[in-house]
Amino acid sequence: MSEPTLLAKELDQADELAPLRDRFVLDDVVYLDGNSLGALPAHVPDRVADVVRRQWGDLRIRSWEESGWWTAPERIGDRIAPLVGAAPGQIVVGDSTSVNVFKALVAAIRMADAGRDELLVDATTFPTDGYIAESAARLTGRTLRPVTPAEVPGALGDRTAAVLLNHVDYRTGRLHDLPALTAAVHAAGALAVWDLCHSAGALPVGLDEHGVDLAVGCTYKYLNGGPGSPAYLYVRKGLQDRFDSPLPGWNSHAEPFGMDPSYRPAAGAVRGRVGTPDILSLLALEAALDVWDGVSVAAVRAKSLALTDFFLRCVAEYTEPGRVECVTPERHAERGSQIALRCPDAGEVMKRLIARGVVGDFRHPDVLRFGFTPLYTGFRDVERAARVLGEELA
Ligand SMILES: Cc1ncc(COP(=O)(O)O)c(C=O)c1O
Ligand SMILES: Nc1c(O)cccc1C(=O)C[C@H](N)C(=O)O
Repeated sequence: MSEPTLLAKELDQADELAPLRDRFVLDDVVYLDGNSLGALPAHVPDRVADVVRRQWGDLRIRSWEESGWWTAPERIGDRIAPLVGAAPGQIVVGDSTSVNVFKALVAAIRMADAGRDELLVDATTFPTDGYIAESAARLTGRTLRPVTPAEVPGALGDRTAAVLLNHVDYRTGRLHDLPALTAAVHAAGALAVWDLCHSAGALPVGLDEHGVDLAVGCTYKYLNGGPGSPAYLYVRKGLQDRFDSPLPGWNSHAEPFGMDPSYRPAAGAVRGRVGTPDILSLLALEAALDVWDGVSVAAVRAKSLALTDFFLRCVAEYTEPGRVECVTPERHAERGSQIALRCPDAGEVMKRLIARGVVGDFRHPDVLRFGFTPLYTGFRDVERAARVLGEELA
């Protein structure tokens, strides 16, 4: 056996999270696309079948109360809370990340001093955040200033109302310094809004500890909630009374069944709700979150770094020098749970990898992206992926 193969075996044997793989439905494919769509937890189909057959089929309308449907958005928010370092009562689940970016940004602008007329957005962001930020700025009469996260400290000033940043960059896998950037935003008197799509479930976030104002994230990546599973919105406790939603639907009314023609917001995280929740997806997510029982985010982070370190080592071993350029930072403090490799023929290379059972993804124009979900990815998977990659690049 080659040295990386032996090492992979040893690392798998020493991996305390390895048994968690059995909590998922997986096959012989090396699945390195959990940063786009997480794998299916094995118990979810039966739980969803129960929601459909019994809760919907038998109980019908009674389920809003008896099956806890009505309170699911905040109940499931409280399940996500410990994974992102938030105390209960600050997260509500529902709608898409895009919609929650809109709620968070407009609410942040409304909470900022009226004279602050600029909204900063990560210039390298996943496009939907940029589009929504542009619209939020236009609707509120603010100017949108796209800047890279590194440029944020220099761009902040007394004109800044709010800043929208990504914790981990979707393309490069770079982890941004959430504590330092949040502190800089606060020092300038502005509000910090973070998109956690690529960090929640992969590494510690520390929302409360670092005083983040608002945050959003999806649940279909490292939280394995399923395709299109609802996103979440975090509103820091101290801001909740001032959170003025731009989408004040009846579900966030203080008395939703009072059918009052005028809007009066509910207290707490519920204020982030809009309309009727997407119960089937929401309850599939709730079931999926069971895989986290007894799992520490710190252990997940340690394994994530070990996986990405090992992948880089194997790529160096199996790939001709200079054939790919790693665009993910070497430093652990700057690395999320993915490795992005640049090469001119990335699109074609990824198609060949997928055909050979190594599933990552291609991001325009020249990035091979590999996401490592510590709950179900092993070191032998990593070695195999790097070996097949080396063969396809040769
Ligand atoms: C950083 C980031 N924000 C937002 C989204 C998408 O949001 P939505 O679920 O609304 O499509 C993604 C991925 O799809 C993402 O990577
Ligand atoms: N949300 C997705 C979808 O509906 C289809 C395909 C991919 C996605 C993704 O999540 C992409 C992902 N946010 C990314 O980082 O590229």
